[in-house]
Amino acid sequence: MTRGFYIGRFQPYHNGHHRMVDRIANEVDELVLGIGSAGDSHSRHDPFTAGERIMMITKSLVDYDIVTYAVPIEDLDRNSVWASHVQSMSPYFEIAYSNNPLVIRLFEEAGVEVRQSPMFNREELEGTEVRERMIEDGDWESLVPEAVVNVVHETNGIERIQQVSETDANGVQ
Ligand SMILES: Nc1ncnc2c1ncn2[C@@H]1O[C@H](COP(=O)(O)OP(=O)(O)OP(=O)(O)O)[C@@H](O)[C@H]1O
Ligand SMILES: NC(=O)c1ccc[n+]([C@@H]2O[C@H](COP(=O)(O)O)[C@@H](O)[C@H]2O)c1
Repeated sequence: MTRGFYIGRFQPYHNGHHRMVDRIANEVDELVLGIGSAGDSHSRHDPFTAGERIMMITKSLVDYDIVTYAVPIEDLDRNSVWASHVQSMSPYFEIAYSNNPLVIRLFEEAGVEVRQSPMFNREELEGTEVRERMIEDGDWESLVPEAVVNVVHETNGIERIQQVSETDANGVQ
């Protein structure tokens, strides 16, 4: 039995993440999705709460054969102990999956095996691009699983990201 761990901010969970999960699912029996920066929400960079991101991931992965868990992970001021913070919050895992250089470094220093994946269609499949399209009323729906479209609508996510991205009367965001 092998359990993997894949961390991201998932703001929102998009088709690039989904393709990465697809790939990981061939290599492990169970997968923990770490919801990074779990305490952040209601901003242009991090619009969705940890709970909303749990809904996006759980509903997108409902038909998967492998067992998945979504675990919120809050940020720490101290990178040197972050890997053990993650391990203290997650079911035990043997392999960490990430393409983020800092995450890779911190897990490797903690003695955890790390695997990377290719970036899929990165011109479009990037959280920043999805959020910009949400703000500008563009086509963001084609970049995320259908379950994510439903969660964003259910939680009035478009109205929220557009409102928190406005500048105030003094031009401050
Ligand atoms: N299109 C993609 N293909 C493969 N991996 C991806 C893709 N997009 C993101 N990832 C990886 O998924 C993990 C989590 O990414 P993250 O949640 O930061 O998404 P992002 O698209 O990079 O978002 P943002 O633009 O908000 O920083 C990282 O390891 C990242 O490299
Ligand atoms: N010291 C810390 O709290 C620390 C260190 C490395 C990564 N992280 C988090 O892990 C996640 C990594 O995900 P991304 O690859 O999506 O950036 C982010 O939420 C990031 O804040 C936190």
